[in-house]
Amino acid sequence: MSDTTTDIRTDSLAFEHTGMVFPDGTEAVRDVSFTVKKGEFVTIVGPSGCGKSTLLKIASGLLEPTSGAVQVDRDRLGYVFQDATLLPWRTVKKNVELLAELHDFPKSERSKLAQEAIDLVGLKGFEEHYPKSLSGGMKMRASLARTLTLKPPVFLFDEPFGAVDEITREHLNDETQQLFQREGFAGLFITHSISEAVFMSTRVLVMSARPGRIVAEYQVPFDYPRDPDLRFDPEFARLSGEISHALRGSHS
Ligand SMILES: Nc1ncnc2c1ncn2[C@@H]1O[C@H](COP(=O)(O)OP(=O)(O)OP(=O)(O)O)[C@@H](O)[C@H]1O
Repeated sequence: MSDTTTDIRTDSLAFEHTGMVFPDGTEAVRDVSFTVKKGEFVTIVGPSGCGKSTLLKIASGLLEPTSGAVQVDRDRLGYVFQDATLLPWRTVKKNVELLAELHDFPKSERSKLAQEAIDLVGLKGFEEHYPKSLSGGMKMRASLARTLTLKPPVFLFDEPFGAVDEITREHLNDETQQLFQREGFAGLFITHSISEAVFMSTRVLVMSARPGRIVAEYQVPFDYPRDPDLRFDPEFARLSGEISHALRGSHS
């Protein structure tokens, strides 16, 4: 383990003056500090290439920060990507069991956890289907279910719903905020969609263009569970407008 990254027993995630300069000299993120506690769902929005994925990769241990530190328990860290990354030769049930299998959970427990997660994401009845027969939204649900089997205290989402149509995306947003409410994890979500950010989050962070820094922070005041019609609420529109304005300013 490096001296810049601490792997501790905690149900929160903390970036402490985290910076990343790649070996080719590209400075991706600079002096980023924020904490996501259990029961918080924090979303980062920012211009393309500002270092959002880099932050998640640092949190997960895929990348080592070149300055500052990250505090997180990596044993049961949840991580879903834009690509559902399902194995085409395994059924939905077997795909969902995969992480529990890699973590050496006993077979009967794996099966039980997978079935619970499949039910939670609304894929009941599709257990024996193969990925090729699933829609994009269903693949993402399977990917979410696979991560849910670990009951992760900290859950990272790297733009998971970017590749599905608008209506499916709204359904997945709705389901994700329900999962968040039920499971109570510390969530860190990345998106380019302000509406998605405001709908699901307790807090929205705006990053600047590269090198990415946190330039604005917004508390989202709405109670959970959030009704899909919240998107038409004047306060929702006002907050989205404010974030959009900050985001436009962050490009310079
Ligand atoms: N291994 C690497 N070596 C050099 N530069 C890199 C490497 N990985 C990423 N970068 C650069 O670091 C910057 C941040 O990349 P990152 O993928 O974190 O941005 P992002 O905000 O997630 O982008 P997007 O919104 O387009 O997905 C980009 O300029 C990218 O080209």
